[in-house]
Amino acid sequence: MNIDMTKFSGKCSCGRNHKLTVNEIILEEGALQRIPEILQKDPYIGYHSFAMVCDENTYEAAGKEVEALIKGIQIIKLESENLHANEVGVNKVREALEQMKETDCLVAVGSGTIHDLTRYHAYEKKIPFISVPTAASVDGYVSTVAAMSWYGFKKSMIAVSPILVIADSQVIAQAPMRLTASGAGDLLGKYTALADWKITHLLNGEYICDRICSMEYEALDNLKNSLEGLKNGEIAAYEELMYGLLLSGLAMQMTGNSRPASGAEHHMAHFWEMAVINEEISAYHGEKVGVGLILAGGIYHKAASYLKKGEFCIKDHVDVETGLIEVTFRDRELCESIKKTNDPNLLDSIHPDLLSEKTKEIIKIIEEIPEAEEIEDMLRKVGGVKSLEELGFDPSMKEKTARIAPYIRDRVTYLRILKFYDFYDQIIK
Ligand SMILES: NC(=O)C1=CN([C@@H]2O[C@H](COP(=O)(O)OP(=O)(O)OC[C@H]3O[C@@H](n4cnc5c(N)ncnc54)[C@H](OP(=O)(O)O)[C@@H]3O)[C@@H](O)[C@H]2O)C=CC1
Ligand SMILES: O=C(CO)COP(=O)(O)O
Repeated sequence: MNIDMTKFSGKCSCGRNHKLTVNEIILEEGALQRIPEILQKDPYIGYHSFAMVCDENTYEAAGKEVEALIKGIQIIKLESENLHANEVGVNKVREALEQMKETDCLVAVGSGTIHDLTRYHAYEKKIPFISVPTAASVDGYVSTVAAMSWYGFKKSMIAVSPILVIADSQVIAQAPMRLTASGAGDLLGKYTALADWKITHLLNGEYICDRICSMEYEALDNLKNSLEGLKNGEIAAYEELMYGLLLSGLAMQMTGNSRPASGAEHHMAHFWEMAVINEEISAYHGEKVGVGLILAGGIYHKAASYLKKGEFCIKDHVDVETGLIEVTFRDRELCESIKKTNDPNLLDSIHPDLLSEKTKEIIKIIEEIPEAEEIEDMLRKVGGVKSLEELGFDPSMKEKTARIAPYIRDRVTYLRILKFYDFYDQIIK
């Protein structure tokens, strides 16, 4: 399927003129074979010196074929072991680029890490890149930001989207099931991300776009209907999941940031990824997001039950947990970065009276998030990860995560707002 990009750009009822930086997305069986024909078209015909960034596994999955299809392409094949989107990975690609002939277009062949490393260098070198995803594992393929672990701090860095995506559903359907389940977790995470966006909009008027929200809810419905097909290896189901993940990336382009794709569940996932947590875990991004969704969604539903009974008081003011940040992030520089992210206190934009006034609307938004058992059932269908224990953490990590994760980004989420209520300490345990 050729995704019709005109559906996502242009004037919108939200008041913005949405602009996309990706020209074209091809998602179909055998898409790789179309590479030579596509590269003969404008604007791709203008590029003459391609360099592929891949690793050992993704070279086998698709890189080999891409190498045969793009004459003269130079190859940067990274070692798979311990490869991360961090300062070490960035330097490895930089060193390889310095040793090769000047390139005017990069080609990312791989999953999330390879794409973030490639987009980082495309941005730095001011050259475009083409995306060849090898697994439906993340929604970051057409993202404009690189999600990097930079000296231990998980942060979003400005980068670029690919100009073209060539997603071969045959390659994607053959990726390990664990990667597919991880992609399902990343997409399901949009339930809490959207709830956070809608609640914040309600309380402080932050920009929101109904069209983007509807696009994401549609992708979630389609994913629910595709879970059985994913389990059975049906190509159509893989195309549906990949389409949803790409759509989420387009939503980020339309908004200009990751607001529609990343809320409390992602903040939890990022928190667990930070080096300072001390407990080494080796889960994929979407696995962590799926567990983040189960925890954050569960906490939101507990809050809704207090709200429904009217059993709550709202505080006049809420401070950032600076003491807790200091205890958790003992590395001074990291601690300072996180404190800087929270200055000024974003909760100053939330007026306690309005929080009380909007109770009914908040309950309605929370009810759009499936209950934890339903999410677990969905993840179970694709063999996904569902709990802190499966990630390799002790259950006590839940409370620590709920208290600190909301502060690792400068974004208001309902998990952060919850501190206004007197029932906060009971529901995060
Ligand atoms: N920029 C953005 O907006 C976003 C970025 N991200 C980032 O993406 C990263 C996670 O990416 P994710 O895709 O989960 O995982 P990774 O890219 O880190 O790793 C995936 C693993 O699967 C292997 N692999 C990929 N495709 C195939 C295939 N077809 N067959 C066999 N093996 C395969 C890779 O091989 P190998 O070991 O050789 O690499 C790698 O081991 C994180 O850093 C996350 O922060 C996530 C979401 C959004
Ligand atoms: O992972 C992402 C979307 O899936 C990007 O999120 P952040 O902007 O929180 O890094």
